[in-house]
Amino acid sequence: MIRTAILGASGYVGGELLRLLSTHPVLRPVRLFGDSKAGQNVAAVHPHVAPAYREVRVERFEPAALDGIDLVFAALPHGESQKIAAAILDRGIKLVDLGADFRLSDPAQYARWYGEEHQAPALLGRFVTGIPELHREAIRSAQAVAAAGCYPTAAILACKPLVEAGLVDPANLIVDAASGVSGAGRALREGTSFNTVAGSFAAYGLLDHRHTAEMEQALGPRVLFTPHLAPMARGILATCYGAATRPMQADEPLRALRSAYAAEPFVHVIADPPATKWVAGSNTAQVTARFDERTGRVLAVSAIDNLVKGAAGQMIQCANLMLDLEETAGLSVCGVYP
Ligand SMILES: NC(=O)C1=CN([C@@H]2O[C@H](COP(=O)(O)OP(=O)(O)OC[C@H]3O[C@@H](n4cnc5c(N)ncnc54)[C@H](OP(=O)(O)O)[C@@H]3O)[C@@H](O)[C@H]2O)C=CC1
Ligand SMILES: CC(=O)N[C@@H](CCC(=O)OP(=O)(O)O)C(=O)O
Repeated sequence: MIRTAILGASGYVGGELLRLLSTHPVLRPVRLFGDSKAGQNVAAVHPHVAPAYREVRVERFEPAALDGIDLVFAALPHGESQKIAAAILDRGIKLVDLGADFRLSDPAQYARWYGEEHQAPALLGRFVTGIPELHREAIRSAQAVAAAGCYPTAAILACKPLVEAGLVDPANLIVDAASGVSGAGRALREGTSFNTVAGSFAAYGLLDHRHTAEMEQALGPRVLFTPHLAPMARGILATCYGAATRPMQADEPLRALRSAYAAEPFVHVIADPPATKWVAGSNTAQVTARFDERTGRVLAVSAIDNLVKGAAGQMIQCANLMLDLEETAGLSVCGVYP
């Protein structure tokens, strides 16, 4: 048994970690930390999780509570993990962080997109980007991993092989992506309330969404990213457009994706356009791509579950690698359908 702790256990990602870890062969979440829900039992906070965890109490975090813990999953609001990462790492504990704190390697970029100075810039170099399909070997030997954001995971998985194969111009990418409402977290807000979202579909964050920086760090110097809020609980659909570098056969981008992901358990390259429902609850990304001769553009589309491949599943996939476990342990590739 490998003892883990969850920071942010009372949030949506924390609940998804508990759901997925309930079928993991060796990872056991033994300490669960929250903030306003500290003192409550998991049964009150996450009524959907397995009986084994229902009577566990959510605690307020203090570093001493990490004694005997092998790995910490942190799913905290942005800015929180940079306050406590040193206390975790100095104890020799492995850390998979899902907040944005350690995703951007350049602290100036963090300040630019998050509007405040980074509080632990010296630690940035210790974090490896947590997209296993792109950074597998570095993750295996890392003590600290910064799991990618949900929108960036969807866009990067669709576009990275096309950029690397030289099929699209990395200086001119457009990403339109729609997210389910759980992507906004559990806090109650007017903008994500039922009456705002049901029967509606809206763009937001025009020209300045912070995930642009993560996409540019991975893909190239210019990404125009527009997020949308879709009236569904979970899922992200990213539709990406790049200027083709040359004429090509219509299926050449699809073949590039197939070649890049042939051995990947969680990235499924398909000919048809993917749907969020096909990946719901699974750690799968479904991706497709085409060249459009008429406009000279390459089109790539990906679907993930924001709470799984975009969050808790990706965190567990990274932890499996860091702990030399089977990479797929505790993770499903089948969506919940219909
Ligand atoms: N939801 C998603 O699809 C994705 C989320 N992420 C990122 O993961 C992180 C967690 O997201 P999500 O679970 O949706 O968020 P939630 O808002 O649902 O949960 C936040 C969690 O953090 C805890 N918390 C809040 N403030 C503090 C604080 N000051 N100190 C310690 N703990 C605190 C909350 O505790 P309590 O409830 O007890 O107050 C809760 O457990 C965020 O950084 C988010 O951006 C990344 C990818 C996808
Ligand atoms: C629908 C919705 O509001 N989504 C969130 C992004 C999801 C998220 O959690 O952001 P990180 O991956 O950076 O942690 C947003 O646009 O702010």
